[in-house]
Amino acid sequence: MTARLIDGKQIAASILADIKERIDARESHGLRRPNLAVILIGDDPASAIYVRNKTEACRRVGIGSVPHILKTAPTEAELLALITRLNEDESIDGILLQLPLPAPLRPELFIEHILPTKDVDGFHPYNMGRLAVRRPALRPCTPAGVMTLLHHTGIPLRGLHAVVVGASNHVGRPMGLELLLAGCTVTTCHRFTNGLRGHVAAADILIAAAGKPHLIPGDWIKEGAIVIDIGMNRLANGHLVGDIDFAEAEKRAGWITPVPGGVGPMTVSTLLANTLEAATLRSAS
Ligand SMILES: NC(=O)C1=CN([C@@H]2O[C@H](COP(=O)(O)OP(=O)(O)OC[C@H]3O[C@@H](n4cnc5c(N)ncnc54)[C@H](OP(=O)(O)O)[C@@H]3O)[C@@H](O)[C@H]2O)C=CC1
Ligand SMILES: Nc1nc(=O)c2c([nH]1)NC[C@@H]1CN(c3ccc(C(=O)N[C@@H](CCC(=O)O)C(=O)O)cc3)C=[N+]21
Ligand SMILES: [Mg+2]
Repeated sequence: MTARLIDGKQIAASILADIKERIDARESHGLRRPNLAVILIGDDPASAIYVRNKTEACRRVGIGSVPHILKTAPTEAELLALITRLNEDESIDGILLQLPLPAPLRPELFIEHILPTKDVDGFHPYNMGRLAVRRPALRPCTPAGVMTLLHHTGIPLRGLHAVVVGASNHVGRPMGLELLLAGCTVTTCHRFTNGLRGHVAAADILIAAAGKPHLIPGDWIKEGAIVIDIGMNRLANGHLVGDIDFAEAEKRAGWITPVPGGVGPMTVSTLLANTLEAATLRSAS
């Protein structure tokens, strides 16, 4: 069997086209375009890719992108003050604080300072809690984007065994919640999991989000499984690869996402959808 490719780039493009139409329709009703503030501190390579791609996507759909690029790390008080200012700024609909932050800044402190209604990352405990009780508000972008990819296969998800490798606050854990809400039986693996191979082999849906290149050899994968690779790893030769050995996995999987061109573009399109959603809720209130 050769897997069918799940084309995240194309699915994301159609979502962006839809967002653009809705923003144009708002404008014809006299509503201003949505504005997204992005705070970038330091030089994390994955953040740099994300900032570049979302700035371009914002331009395409007509969302205003308001960068705050800090060359030197702010103090805790300075960063809190910047977020307060953006919280109070009526022209700002969404605030995204790029992670990771340079040490010693603690991300939780700042994430919890962002107004939940402007938290387009969906990382504030309010938004994470809403997801956990099945009343989602602003949802974490990467897991929500993965759900869109899964729905695009047309395969009913209820009852499938989903295995998530990685349990971080912002990716793996909310990914497990999304799958649970969709009716999957969910296993979440992490650093202390024994027998990773056995869990992977049992997965109807495999989601990799560990950030470890080549963590999952293709021959572990169950025949016909849906395989989603969230991992984004830059190799010494400059190539971008996921956590799964794609060439081998493709021979066994039923469906598979490429890296790049799979989950990454979905994170961007979901972020913009969240920003429009935040703007819509603001103009309604
Ligand atoms: N495509 C996209 O849109 C996005 C891609 N990413 C990428 O996804 C990956 C994960 O990101 P993020 O969640 O922030 O990373 P973190 O480093 O915060 O979390 C990684 C998780 O994987 C677990 N893990 C690490 N090594 C292993 C292992 N050998 N076996 C099993 N589990 C392991 C960790 O376990 P423990 O909890 O025990 O530490 C942790 O739960 C990265 O490559 C990142 O660049 C991230 C966001 C968006
Ligand atoms: N607060 C916060 N929220 C995040 O969601 C967040 C973050 N911080 N820090 C960094 C990680 C990483 N991340 C990416 C999203 C999209 C691509 C992306 O667009 N990838 C494309 C393009 C690759 C390329 O251009 O080379 C692809 O996979 O096809 C990459 C990386 C979001 N993250
Ligand atoms: Mg992380």
